[in-house]
Amino acid sequence: MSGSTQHWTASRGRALRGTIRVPGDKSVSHRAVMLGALAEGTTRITGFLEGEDTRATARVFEQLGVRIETPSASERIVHGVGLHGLRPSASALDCGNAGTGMRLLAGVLAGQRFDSTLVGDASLSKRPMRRVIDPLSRMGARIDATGDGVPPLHVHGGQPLHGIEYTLPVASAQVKSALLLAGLYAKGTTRVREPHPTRDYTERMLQAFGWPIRFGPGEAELEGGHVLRATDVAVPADFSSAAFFLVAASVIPGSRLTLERVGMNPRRTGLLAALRLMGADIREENAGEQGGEPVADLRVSYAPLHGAVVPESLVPDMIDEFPALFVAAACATGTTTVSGAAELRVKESDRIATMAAGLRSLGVAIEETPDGAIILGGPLEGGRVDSHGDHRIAMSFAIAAQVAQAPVRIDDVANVATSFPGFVELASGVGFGLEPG
Ligand SMILES: O=C(O)C1=C[C@@H](OP(=O)(O)O)[C@@H](O)[C@H](O)C1
Ligand SMILES: C=C(OP(=O)(O)O)C(=O)O
Repeated sequence: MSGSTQHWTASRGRALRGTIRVPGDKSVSHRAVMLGALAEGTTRITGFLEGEDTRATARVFEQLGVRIETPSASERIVHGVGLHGLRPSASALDCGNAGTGMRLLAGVLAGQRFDSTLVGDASLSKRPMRRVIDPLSRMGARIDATGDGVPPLHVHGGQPLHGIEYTLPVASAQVKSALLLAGLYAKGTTRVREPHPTRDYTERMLQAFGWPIRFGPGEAELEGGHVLRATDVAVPADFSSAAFFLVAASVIPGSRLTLERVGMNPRRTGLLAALRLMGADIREENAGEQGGEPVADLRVSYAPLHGAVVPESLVPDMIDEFPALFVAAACATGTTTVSGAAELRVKESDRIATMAAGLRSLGVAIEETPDGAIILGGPLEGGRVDSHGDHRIAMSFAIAAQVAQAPVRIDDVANVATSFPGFVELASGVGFGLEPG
């Protein structure tokens, strides 16, 4: 799916205006399919993200014997098979580009009676898996990876699991979730602690599916041996997709944009706090709830930004938003400092290096550090940047191009479909200058 041949030409458009709804939340969509598949009964998912990542997860469960219907776009009916009803797949399970898919599946598959092999695309095949293999092994799982601890993963079935107490060395909702999902199959209590609280969708959704679980910021614990009961899931709009428009409207003079019904889980909205520190004008309206998650309409208006020191405490709450934040920093007056974000180096690309290279080629002064960057805002030139197949990098440079002095060619953009299908159309519709090819 990594289409190095695909590129965009992005250039100054007009002030962004309008009201839009971005696609469904990726984290919630992955988990809704997983828990729906393992539940007793039928789960209806609405607002499902029609992205390559989440479709890959649905396909994997179909390979494992789960019937999933698509009555309409963004809707899925998952016919749950119960905790012990999955069937072995003769072929490898392809998670595509999705770290979330693979790491959470490792937890689910560790509890099965049969063996499975998890594979991914070129980018996923470079991402670290020891972070799930090590703690799952302590629970009794047997998982083989390549020598470097990267995919493919061979997950051995028939291994009795037992609960453990585990403190994560890095803040990762994926690792936490893998352990909790394995914990469904484990004897005794699985208790996970985090160095900084991360998104708690797995915990919230397990509770919604009727599994007894105790959790609070930075900790979660559950016992094996219960039952998941199907429940409908209404997926809110993805804050991480909304983020591109929050930054774009903040930096393009004259913009005024409303993003409807955006998921506002506090473990996701760190970018709001960071942008406000930089002087952004973003208002929350019509606060409500959807599928057990807080949602709000976000009204963002252009405002001149100034540099800031991004507090390290915000990092886990905006982990996927740094590429967009780097663009905001490049458009701001003065210096922005990011630290405590070494995890960015093991995402779909090394996001610190990829953003630094791209911004430099647009004339921005940026200094990389091991765990962040120091970015000096200033005028952006046109040029050519390489996304390295990373969806969030591609979309971030589409924003940068809106304020650049000449067009920007953005290479290797096909993976935008992993998290944000329809981005080009939606962005062009509100004023972006953005064209495929
Ligand atoms: O649990 C999840 O759904 C996710 C957790 C984060 O990854 P880490 O757990 O590696 O920080 C995030 O980057 C990813 O996009 C989605
Ligand atoms: C890091 C991301 O996703 P994943 O880890 O699921 O590939 C992301 O979407 O930015």
